[in-house]
Amino acid sequence: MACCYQVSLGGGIVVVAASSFSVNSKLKPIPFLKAELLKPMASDLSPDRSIFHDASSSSPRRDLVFIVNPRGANGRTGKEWKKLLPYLRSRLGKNCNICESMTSGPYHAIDITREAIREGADAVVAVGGDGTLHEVVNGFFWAGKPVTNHNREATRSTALGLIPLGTGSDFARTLGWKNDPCEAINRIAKGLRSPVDVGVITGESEEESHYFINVADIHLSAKAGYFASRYKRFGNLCYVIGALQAFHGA
Ligand SMILES: Nc1ncnc2c1ncn2[C@@H]1O[C@H](COP(=O)(O)OP(=O)(O)OP(=O)(O)O)[C@@H](O)[C@H]1O
Repeated sequence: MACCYQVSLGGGIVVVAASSFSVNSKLKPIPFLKAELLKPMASDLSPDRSIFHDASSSSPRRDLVFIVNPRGANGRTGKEWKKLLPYLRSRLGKNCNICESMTSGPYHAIDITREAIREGADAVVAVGGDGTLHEVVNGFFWAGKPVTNHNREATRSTALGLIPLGTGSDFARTLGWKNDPCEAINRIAKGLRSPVDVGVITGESEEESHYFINVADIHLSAKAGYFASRYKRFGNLCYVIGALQAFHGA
């Protein structure tokens, strides 16, 4: 009998149809669904490599693409972003071309990210919560492979950045970052790169792959995230309400 399972991918929700399904703590292969860890999103992401060149050198300016979800955190992301822009320009504008791109709805961040990488952006920075970060991470891949720059002579890959301005911003917390956008800009200004693992849940075809950088949940926890998305207006409390609703309906 075919059943539907809810799988939460670092903030987003997808529904996966499966004929049978079992779960174990090691996420071992299960029919239609498996998770595995990839190595860094790009092979040259080594620690302590600057994404910017020295301002005093004659190197070209770097291109940074900021993907902003204006509706994140119940609209707070868009408002905060506007206030943040002068600081961002003052910290980064000397060395970088700053490109701002607002998302128009769910999944738009995936397309913008792919385009930015193909055009050779030095970094794509997610501005919003875990859902926006999740979409940007998925934009780094297409049909099961990393998206690459059109310019085959390019020596550096695109880096991923984050300005956490969402409701939960769980990934930033996991890394021990404060939910402070100015601090995030200062981190970006330093321009250091670190490798990061990315997990993938594969479907029957490469197109069905879903990538996650933070956490992948199934069943109760995934349902809690799903219900929480209905109560974002209550801030972090939405996760408590979502968990109670999931538990009640489990
Ligand atoms: N313009 C838009 N209008 C409505 N929804 C959007 C728009 N742009 C993006 N989204 C969707 O909003 C979802 C939630 O956004 P985001 O994660 O940035 O904020 P959040 O849910 O408040 O934060 P968190 O996930 O950290 O709790 C994203 O998964 C995305 O699909």
